[in-house]
Amino acid sequence: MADARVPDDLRERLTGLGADAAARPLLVALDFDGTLAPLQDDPAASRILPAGVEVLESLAAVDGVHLALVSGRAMADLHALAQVPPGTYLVGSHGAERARVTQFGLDRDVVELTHAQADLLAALGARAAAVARGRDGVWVESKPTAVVVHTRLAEPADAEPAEAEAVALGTELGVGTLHGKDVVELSVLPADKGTALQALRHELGAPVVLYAGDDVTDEHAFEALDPQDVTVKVGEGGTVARFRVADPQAGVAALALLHDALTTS
Ligand SMILES: O=P(O)(O)OC[C@H]1O[C@H](O[C@H]2O[C@H](CO)[C@@H](O)[C@H](O)[C@H]2O)[C@H](O)[C@@H](O)[C@@H]1O
Repeated sequence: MADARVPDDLRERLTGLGADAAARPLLVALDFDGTLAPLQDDPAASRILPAGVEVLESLAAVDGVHLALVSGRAMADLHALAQVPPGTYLVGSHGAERARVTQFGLDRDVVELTHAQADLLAALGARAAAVARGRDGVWVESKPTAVVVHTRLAEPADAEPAEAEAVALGTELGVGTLHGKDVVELSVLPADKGTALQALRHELGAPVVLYAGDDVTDEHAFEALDPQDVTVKVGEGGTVARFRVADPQAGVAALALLHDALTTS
């Protein structure tokens, strides 16, 4: 029986993909937090849904399918949490970091900051810490190319001014600024998921990309993709994505349906 969590329009498109030999190689690219892993107060507590681990394993085994995670997470963090099979491409820090999972670990591109960028990152860290100071529930995450002001645990009276100050800090220092779900990311290596995803699809020669994501930062990917691509918004909120599912569980159900379509046609 059809899984009711997958809307009819998406089911139809995924079934069509299964029968479309011209859609190979197919790039299946997925956001991590809020898409494969339900959102958590503590980012270290995020875990990919068990059914997600299984379906990614199955999809990666299908001939003509490339699998990628495209995340704002720092690469080391993403790799530690991802539980994806060898061969999977990992795009971290919104595109500033790239790697491929191997049997033995990670084959990753080295990210080198110039002295000026390293100094700027240090300055950003200090200024972001000042934004968080004295505000309950506001804290700063450090990444190799960025700092992130987190506000998920804060009341609006602390979260709203902290986010506004973080955005203003990004403008003042002229760094890449992304405002996601309860986060403001300030990066010395400007990157976005759309640019990263299009670069990957061209490298792989993928005529069709399926991309699913939940956050406003995923809109860059949706916007950059082409009409034949399959864009799926996970959860509520405005989007330019063509399709929508209610939550990560429904997203994983859609991936299972895609697997069935690819292997039974
Ligand atoms: O592109 P994503 O894979 O969605 O990563 C984006 C950010 O994810 C993490 O923050 C988000 O998830 C946290 C855990 O569920 C949540 O607490 C936070 O509010 C979310 O914004 C991560 O901590 C960030 O570094 C990523 O950029």
